[in-house]
Amino acid sequence: MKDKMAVPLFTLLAVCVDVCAVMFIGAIQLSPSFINNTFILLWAGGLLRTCLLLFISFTYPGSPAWMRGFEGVQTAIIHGLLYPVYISFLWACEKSTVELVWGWHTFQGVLQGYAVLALSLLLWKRHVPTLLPTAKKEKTEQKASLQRLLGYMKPFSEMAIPHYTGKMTDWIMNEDEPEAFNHAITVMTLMTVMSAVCEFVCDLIYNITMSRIHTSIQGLVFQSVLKQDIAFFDKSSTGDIVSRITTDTNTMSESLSEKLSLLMWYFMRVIFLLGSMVLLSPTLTIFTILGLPIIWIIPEFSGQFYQKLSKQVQESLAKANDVATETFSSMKTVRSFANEDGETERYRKCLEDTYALNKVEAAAYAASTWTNSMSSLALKVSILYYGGRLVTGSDVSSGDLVSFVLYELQFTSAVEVLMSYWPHVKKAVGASEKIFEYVDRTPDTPPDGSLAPKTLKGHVQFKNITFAYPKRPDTNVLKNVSIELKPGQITALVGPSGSGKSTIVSLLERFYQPQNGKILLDQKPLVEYKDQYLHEKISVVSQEPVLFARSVRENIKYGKENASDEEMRAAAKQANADDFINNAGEKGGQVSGGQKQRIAIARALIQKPQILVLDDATSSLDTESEHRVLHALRKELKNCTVLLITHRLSGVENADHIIFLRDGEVAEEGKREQLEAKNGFYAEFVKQQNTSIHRNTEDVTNSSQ
Ligand SMILES: Nc1ncnc2c1ncn2[C@@H]1O[C@H](COP(=O)(O)OP(=O)(O)OP(=O)(O)O)[C@@H](O)[C@H]1O
Repeated sequence: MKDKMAVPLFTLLAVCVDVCAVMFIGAIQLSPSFINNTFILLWAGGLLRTCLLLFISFTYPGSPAWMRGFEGVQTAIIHGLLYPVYISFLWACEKSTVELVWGWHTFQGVLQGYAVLALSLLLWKRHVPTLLPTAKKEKTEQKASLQRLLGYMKPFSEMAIPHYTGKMTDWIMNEDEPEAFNHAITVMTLMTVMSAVCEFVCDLIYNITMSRIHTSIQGLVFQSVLKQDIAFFDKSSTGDIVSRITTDTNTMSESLSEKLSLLMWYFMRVIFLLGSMVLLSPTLTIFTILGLPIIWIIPEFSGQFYQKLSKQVQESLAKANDVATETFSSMKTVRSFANEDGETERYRKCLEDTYALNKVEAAAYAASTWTNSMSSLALKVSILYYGGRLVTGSDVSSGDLVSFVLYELQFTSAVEVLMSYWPHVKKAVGASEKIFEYVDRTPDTPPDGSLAPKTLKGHVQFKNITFAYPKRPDTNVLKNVSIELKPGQITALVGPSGSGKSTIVSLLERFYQPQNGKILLDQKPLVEYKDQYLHEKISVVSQEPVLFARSVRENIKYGKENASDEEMRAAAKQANADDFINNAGEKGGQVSGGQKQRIAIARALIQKPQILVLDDATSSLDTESEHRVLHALRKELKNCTVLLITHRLSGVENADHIIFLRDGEVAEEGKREQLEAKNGFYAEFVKQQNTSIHRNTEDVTNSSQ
């Protein structure tokens, strides 16, 4: 009920405040006040109404959401400035405005204003969206062009000022046309007010549009990156990806939207200024254009030198940053080697290099600014000299010369700005190419499958799998591997480091596609399963699990936020992690290696997977804890398929079936007793393990004696 009343209450409040503002302005207009210029009051009133509506929209809690967004700002502007713009337009066309000027603050005038506002909003809502081809993206583009269109108004209004300044000069020289002076000064004032209002509106719309474009591009790139295959992440460095999402999108949206819009704005300005200059004096215009290369060529050379230097400064700064980042990220190593002074010295040297370059850069900057101003000064002096001669010869009036010089000042600075923005637009195009490379990249994975059966046994078969990583396509990591993981069994995968154990897990998770062979899950090809379904059914715990800097409980519930506390506790118990989950102070990033592994196992178990992969996930646990975890798993996950990758004998002892992998090939497989009796690779592995245990025990005994 309260919600239902919010909008009518807001409307009532807005109308009351607006009517009060209109009455207030009306009272000032009728009284002999210090402001007796009706036009100024008209615009001040309009601005007051806009500001008040915006104020209520943003501060009143019950205001509709759209009033606090772009549409609301638009509505407030139309509402407040409709009359001032309309009356000023009539006045500029030399139509009668007396009735409107004195009638806008009557009740009839206010009602008329509301009716026009309602009508324009209705038309806008009904017709504008249908003119836009698709939803959001095009909508922002429309706003961007609206902003640009409004932006184009500014040159016209500001450009009138030199013209009227010239008129005033002529009046001052002649002093026989008092009316011309009054007219010129009124027009100048109005133009300035209109220009300021346009600038305000442009800036407001521009900033809103900019942040929208920026956010949507960033979101789009992020989404496109997340869709990529794992091979893509192997090839691209994290720093590179992050820099595309942040720096490149920043450069693109800032440069392309801001600089391109300004470029167009200044281009229009240059065209109109040039037109005005030709109208005043074609001879002086040709003279100015001939002098333009002076202000182009000299700054171009000095600018190139300066740019080269600033690039060197950037590189040197990046080097210093690298030293700092490397030092802080390896703080423990630095401290244990007591090399703080060495690192400080290394950083200081980098900073000294930067400082030396900074000094040269500062000198180059000063020189480049100086040459720029000198060249434009030379052009101005020559124009004045030549113009003075034209005035003496009565070819141009002195007022026209003043107007011309004022136009020329704006013209040259607009040309300079135009030239300086061009490289930014080129840079933006470069940055956007890189971004769109990501957006357009189609992930190198087969299309998502459709299988999602209600029950899954979890029977996995690798049939003659041959696989090489995309990064090293010539090296086969797995060679004709055939293995089977049965439901309800713990299968141990053992073998020397680099033999391809984790690669088997990556293939099971469908991160990569094998070049040869088939992977079947419950007799169906793995690729035919739905991606989300597959990742719900298969849980993998790796040797160095990544935990988030949140509480232990939140880490366990990660990926299954709606799990109850009971489920969370049960999973923690199975993973032997129940003794420290209640310690709320512990954050995921601050627990010991063994605790981390137990939390990760609990996080996998809470998903109730059908296939559980422990990739050396118990390596940091002591033998007793490892045994307890595996025992609990065997008890709880009776029908689950468990793949246990381990380097330790204690882990293998819990397995029903053992596969020994060597150089990407299955060297031996079978039950523990069978493999021991075979006296092959596995027996050798057991022997090595026993020797190392024996050696460790001897070391401990010797050191205690
Ligand atoms: N992303 C990758 N790109 C290219 N080569 C890789 C990639 N990951 C692993 N390799 C290579 O594949 C081979 C097998 O690696 P894998 O990680 O599967 O071995 P592993 O038996 O699990 O080793 P460990 O017991 O040390 O974990 C190694 O030679 C490794 O260098």
